[in-house]
Amino acid sequence: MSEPIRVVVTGAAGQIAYSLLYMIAKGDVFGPNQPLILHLLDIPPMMGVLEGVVMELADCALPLLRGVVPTADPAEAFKGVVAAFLVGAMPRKQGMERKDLLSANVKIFKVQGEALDKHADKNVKVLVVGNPANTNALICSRFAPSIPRENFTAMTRLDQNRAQAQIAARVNVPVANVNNIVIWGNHSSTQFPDGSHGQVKMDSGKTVSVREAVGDDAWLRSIFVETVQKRGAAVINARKMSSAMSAAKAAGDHMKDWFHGTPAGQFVSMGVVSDGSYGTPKDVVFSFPVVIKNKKWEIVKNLQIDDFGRKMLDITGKELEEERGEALAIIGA
Ligand SMILES: NC(=O)C1=CN([C@@H]2O[C@H](COP(=O)(O)OP(=O)(O)OC[C@H]3O[C@@H](n4cnc5c(N)ncnc54)[C@H](O)[C@@H]3O)[C@@H](O)[C@H]2O)C=CC1
Ligand SMILES: O=C([O-])CC(=O)C(=O)O
Repeated sequence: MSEPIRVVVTGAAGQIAYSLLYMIAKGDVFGPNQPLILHLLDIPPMMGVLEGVVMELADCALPLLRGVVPTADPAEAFKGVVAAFLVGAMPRKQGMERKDLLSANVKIFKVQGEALDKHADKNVKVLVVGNPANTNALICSRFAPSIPRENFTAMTRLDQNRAQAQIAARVNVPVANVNNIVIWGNHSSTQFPDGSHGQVKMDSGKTVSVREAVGDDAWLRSIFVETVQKRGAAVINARKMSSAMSAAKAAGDHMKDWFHGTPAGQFVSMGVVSDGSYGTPKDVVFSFPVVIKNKKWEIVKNLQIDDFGRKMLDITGKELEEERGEALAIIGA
């Protein structure tokens, strides 16, 4: 067994963390042979609740969990961590867009970028979940100049998982039979869930394109896209609270693939600092299809983008540029 690694989860007393901590601590993310020490950051008024979470983690009697550090101090929370799940932020309520959270949340990511810069391992892999995730990740990276920009990512894996589930239900196959669905752009209602590069393994054992399996391009461009774009809002309308179990699962999937790599021939979607690929704006955190090897992601190149796709990529890219401007104004940068 290897030495324990240090992993931080922020917003550790909140609802996503309540599912995520168990997944991480039982080995679902870093593997069954990787012991870990969990650093749990929340704000001072939540320390009582966090104490309860710490008690429950102990009561789970998880063999891989070698220590827990509950704290309200970012310096202590980020000390020596090799993986950071930045979940702690205000969630939206019914009727809000995620970008309405910018003014409440973006300052958190400035402070945490600074703390990561000073205290984290220089190879730390950062996943921003707190909304608006893409722009928060961009701001976080800007305030952590000693950590490579490619180490800052935003979560669009929940959108990818939702998209796979919609297609699997439509074609009537298990969800694991659907691959290579792309989420382009922002984790917002302008995102472009794109089935046109995907594959489905049919019950016959034959693998066909998503377009062939679905057999209805109009559905793929309308109902499918809108369902995924608005799924977060649909969950809030039903639960009166935002997605938590599925968000935790997606965060685990994202980090697991980052640490262990993507299977041959498959790609996943991650928000990463754009290099302008596919004619997208540079220097925004844009979700692209990526392949991962040796803990390094690379944008999948040369996928065909048709006129419909071009329009969708431009809309979501423009929104990210606007959010960047707003965020920089809020933090006075
Ligand atoms: N990217 C994605 O796909 C998704 C993102 N989200 C976002 O994740 C965030 C968290 O959601 P929930 O866990 O449901 O919210 P929650 O309100 O249950 O928990 C958030 C926790 O963060 C803590 N917190 C606030 N400021 C903090 C700070 N400066 N440092 C550390 N902790 C801090 C709060 O005290 C609270 O315990 C929200 O912004 C939500 O919109 C939610 C679902 C999916
Ligand atoms: O919709 C929200 O506000 C929470 C979230 O990001 C999601 O469920 O995708």
